[in-house]
Parts: sequence; C-alpha cells; structure tokens
Amino acid sequence: MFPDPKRRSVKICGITQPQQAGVLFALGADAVGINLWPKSKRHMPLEVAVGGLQDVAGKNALVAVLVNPDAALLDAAVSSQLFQALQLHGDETPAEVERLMKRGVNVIKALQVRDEASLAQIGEFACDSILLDAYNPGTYGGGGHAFPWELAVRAREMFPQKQILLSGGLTPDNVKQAVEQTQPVAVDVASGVESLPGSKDLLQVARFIAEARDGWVKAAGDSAS
Ligand SMILES: O=C(O)c1ccccc1NCC(=O)[C@H](O)[C@H](O)COP(=O)(O)O
Repeated sequence: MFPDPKRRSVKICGITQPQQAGVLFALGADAVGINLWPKSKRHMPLEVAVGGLQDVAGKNALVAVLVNPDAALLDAAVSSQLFQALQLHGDETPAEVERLMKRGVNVIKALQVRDEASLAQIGEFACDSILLDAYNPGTYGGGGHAFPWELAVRAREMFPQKQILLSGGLTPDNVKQAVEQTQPVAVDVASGVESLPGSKDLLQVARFIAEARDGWVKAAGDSAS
C-alpha cells in the first residue's frame, strides 16, 4: 500500500533507467515513481518498466505517473500489476478517478495549488491520497517549483481525512523545513535530487531521505512538547 497512512514516506519520482530503482530502495526510498507520460523528460516506456523492474516490484512500492492517459495505456498499466498506485497528474476528472477506484486501483490524484480557493478541488475527488504540486500552467509536473507551504497546512486542516503528499521544488536543503511545517504523509521529489533529468544523484537522494526523516522526527518532538 502506498502511501501507508501509518508510515511517513519518501517517494523519488521519475527514473529513466530501471536499474536505478533497486539502488534508490537500498538508500531508503519508500516508493519510486515511473513516469509513463511520453512527453515527460523522465519518461520510461511501460515495456521498459515491465522488462526491467520485475526484481524490485512486489517487494517495494512502484508508482505509475500518468497524464490524461488513454484507455489503452491505463489498462496496460493496471494489468501489468507492477504498480501499487497510479498517480494522475493531468486533467483527470473526479468521475474518472472514481471509475478507476471501482476497478480496485489505488489512485493518488495530483493537484496544482495556487491559492486557498484552489484547495476546494481536493474535496471533489473520492480517492484518499492527494499530491499537492506547484501551480505551473501549461505543465503537468516535475517543474522544480515550490508553492507556499501554508497551503499544504491549510489543506490538512480542511481535509483531515485525506492523505496529503507534498511535492514541488523540494530539495535536500528545504525538505526538512517543508516536512516540519506541513507534516505530510509523504514527500515526493523529481528535479531536486537529479544530476540530469531522469538520472538521480545518489548523494542527493540519500541526503534528501535523511533530511525528510529528520523533519518528521522534529515535528513529532514539537507536537509532544
Ligand atoms: O517529472 C515529470 O517530468 C512530470 C511530468 C508530468 C507530470 C508529472 C511529472 N512528475 C511527477 C512528480 O511526482 C514530481 O515529483 C512532482 O511533480 C514534483 O516535481 P519536482 O518539483 O521536479 O520535484
């Protein structure tokens, strides 16, 4: 199950080489995102994922990232049984999300947030997990931009029943502060731990994971005192 509501998780998103997945899990990543959107600079074709990720699938959480997928890609991603969740980053509607959920698919709906009014859309989706990303019109994700974290705090207050995942412009330098402030169930990063698009820098990944975990420990200490 990803995200596990009982566990604080780090998801590293958008590898282009399947062999990087095992290394990222060995470094402590809880989930790795595989971008199936052909226009992404982090695209991994589904056939490559199916051929290269069998060893890590099952033991670890792989998440498929999709943008307005057609029925054929959606069906192929679901029936590959490679993914613990589908993360939808496009203009997918609440009805489409609900249809997938009825098929037993674990959906994470990604939403770009601009201001407090834009948080209302969270309540329109039936899925438990909502990933908040930066508002960046004309793009669907992976832009390396942060949004005001007060909006993530507000989202948790407005929708306490939802699992809020935080993304957008996170880096090893800012993730501890982001986690402490917003206390998400999971953080998600693409650009902030890369040497090249789709190629993760392992030192940055290790630092990112350690800093995120420190943030959760600090937040737990603050709320206990
Ligand atoms: O990463 C991409 O290229 C991408 C393209 C289209 C839709 C989603 C995409 N990435 C999804 C993610 O989960 C990213 O981690 C998230 O948008 C944050 O990205 P970044 O600000 O680069 O850390």
